[in-house]
Amino acid sequence: VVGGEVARPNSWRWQISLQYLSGSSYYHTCGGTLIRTRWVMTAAHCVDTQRTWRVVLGEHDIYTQEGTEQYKSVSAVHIHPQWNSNNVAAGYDIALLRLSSDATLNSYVQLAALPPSGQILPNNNPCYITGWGRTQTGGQISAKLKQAYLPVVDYQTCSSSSWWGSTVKTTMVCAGGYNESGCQGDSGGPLNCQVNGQYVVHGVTSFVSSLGCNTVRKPTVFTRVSAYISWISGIVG
Ligand SMILES: CC(C)[C@H](NC(=O)C(F)(F)F)C(=O)N[C@@H](C)C(=O)Nc1ccc(C(F)(F)F)cc1
Repeated sequence: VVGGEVARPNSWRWQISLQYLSGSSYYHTCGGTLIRTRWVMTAAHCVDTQRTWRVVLGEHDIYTQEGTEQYKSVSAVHIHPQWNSNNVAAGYDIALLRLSSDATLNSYVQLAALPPSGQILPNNNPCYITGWGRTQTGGQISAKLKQAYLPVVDYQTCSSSSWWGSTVKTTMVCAGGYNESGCQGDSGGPLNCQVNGQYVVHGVTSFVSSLGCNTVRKPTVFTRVSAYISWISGIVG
């Protein structure tokens, strides 16, 4: 996350850290969202390589044990059938991870609310991106979970020629501040949007400009969760 601030610990209780095993250590690679006690939603681009994954729930500082963490291995990876790793612009950048055991819900770990199928948020709807991704273009990932205010940029604006043009599809959500954005390592994490006073996860962090994370008129682009509710329900029940 470029800009924004360190989140109050465990204030985004459905945020998870997706980590892969390398040698004898696990490394943060993506974010994700706990949507059932046994299921995590993330980006397809995070899991389209064969690795040993683990999901960390109740995480704040990825480099220290704070006693609030739950560590879960992944028993199955369901990548959207139409995902094409050579074409992030086509969309379908969404995947579901089945955990090897149920998460324990508590004051540090909770389920996210998902939107109703087809719901489109208005321009400037208040949202926050959260994640441990790079804090500057080309910089380091963040030790502590960060958040940044990222209001919705509607499709009409986001798909206009000086913005993302035809790269952005109606199955995506754009959200951007002036100097705030997602960045590498935030992939797969939630776009948390306020709807009737409640936070609802409307996006899965998908891509930013290859010119830089917080490039002007290239807001962060998310998979629009409300476009995939029937696919999600078909898998998680
Ligand atoms: C695509 C992800 C692996 C990567 N995602 C992120 O960094 C994320 F955190 F925003 F999710 C990304 O955007 N990386 C930049 C460097 C990138 O490659 N952007 C990119 C954007 C659009 C397109 C296009 F236009 F082809 F679709 C291609 C690449």
